[in-house]
Order: sequence, then structure tokens, then C-alpha cells
Amino acid sequence: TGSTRPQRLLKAVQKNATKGDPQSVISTIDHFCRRCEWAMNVGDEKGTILDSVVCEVSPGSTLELGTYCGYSTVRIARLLAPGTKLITLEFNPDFAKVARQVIEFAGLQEKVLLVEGPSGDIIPKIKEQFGITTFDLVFLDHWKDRYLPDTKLLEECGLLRKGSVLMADNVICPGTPDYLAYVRSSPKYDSKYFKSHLEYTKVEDGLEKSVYLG
Ligand SMILES: O=C(NCCc1nnc(-c2ccc3[nH]cnc3c2)[nH]1)c1cc(-c2ccc(F)cc2)cc(O)c1O
Ligand SMILES: [Mg+2]
Repeated sequence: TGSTRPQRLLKAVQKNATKGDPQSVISTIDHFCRRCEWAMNVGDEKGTILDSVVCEVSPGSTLELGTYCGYSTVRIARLLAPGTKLITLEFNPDFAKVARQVIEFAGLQEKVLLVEGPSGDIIPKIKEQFGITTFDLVFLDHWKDRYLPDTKLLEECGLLRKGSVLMADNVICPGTPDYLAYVRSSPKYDSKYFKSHLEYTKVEDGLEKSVYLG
């Protein structure tokens, strides 16, 4: 049987990137997605906005929802201080298999804990299983109809603290209307929209940065 798009993306990384060099992995994936096959990575334009927030927050603990091929995992992990951790949740075992290899190729496996399974099941177990008190930064990039329920779950599980930052991808395209309405109307959040484009296209999309006020 034929290969999948994530497998072809991984082959391009193994062929063209430099082992242990996260920037070359990022550039290779962006080139592959522009020139060969579009894929749903956050991409370079929104990725640059994400980078600036990661640097501003310099998080001790980070959660990513939706690993896919590990592109944003590599983007975030390459900016993390030594001794800090990124937990990334992936539901699809085929995506997870590719992502592990992309993260390892970038040499970032020490900073990343990839957990497979549905976010709704895993989030309530994070405190006890991974010794996390709260997350300083959460990147939401998984199923768009899970952003709101999982944000409420993070609140209920006491995984957010005053000042925790949520960065949400795709708030315009494909769109997360219920999530946007919630973070923009709730007194518990201070929310800001960063206008950009859907990865590798001219279609409008953007990131929503929401600071939890406790
Ligand atoms: O669906 C997306 N992303 C989600 C993948 C995923 N990867 N992993 C999950 C998961 C789902 C439950 C989970 N529960 C626990 N981990 C989980 C992970 N979901 C997505 C789609 C587009 C897109 C735009 C325009 C189009 F015409 C077609 C597509 C763009 C993007 O930037 C995206 O992020
Ligand atoms: Mg996305």
C-alpha cells in the first residue's frame, strides 16, 4: 500500500534536514509543504508569532494539544530553557509514530513527552502521572471542537494559574467559534487576536492569545 502524507513529510526531513538541527527540520517541512504537499502544520508565518509568545513566556511547563507531525512541537521545544518540559498529546497513532521520529531527528526528545490518547481522558491524569502543578503555556492545535471542552477541563483540573497563556491555532480557518466566544467574553481571560494566514496559503487565519486571570 502507498505511503501517507505524514510518512512522505518524514522522508523529506530524513533526506534534506540535518540531524540535531531543529531549524533545518522546520525549514525542510515548510519547503515540503509549499512545494510538494500542503500539510496542516502551524507553518512559518503563524509559527513566528508562536515563537515570539514562547520567548515572552519562557515557560517552565508547556502543553501542546495536537502533535500531528511534530512541526510545532519542534518549534516550541527548540526555544525551551534546559530542564523545562513540553507535554504533547496526540490521538492518532500514525501521526504520533511520525512525530516521534521528527522530534528525535531534531534532537529534542529529551525536552518532549509525547502522550498518545484522547485529550479528554489524559488531561485529568496529568497532575498525578507527570508531576505537573500548572502549565505556563498551552498551545491548542487539535480538533477544533475540542478547544472549548479541553480549556474548561484544564480549568477544572487546576492546571491553569494566574498568568497562564493559551495560544490557539486556526481560530478563523477551520475556525473555533465557540472557543473564541468563550475566551473573549469570559472575565477569566484577557484575549487578543493575532491576524495571519492559513499555513502556506493566502487564506485568512490567526492565533488567539488568551491569558488566564484566575
Ligand atoms: O484539523 C486540524 N488540526 C487537528 C489535527 C489533529 N492532530 N491531532 C489531533 C488530535 C485530536 C484529538 C486529540 N485528543 C488528544 N490529542 C488529540 C489530537 N488533531 C487542522 C486543520 C487545518 C485545515 C485548514 C483548512 C483546510 F481546508 C483543511 C484543514 C489547519 C490546521 O492548522 C489544523 O490544525
Ligand atoms: Mg493548526
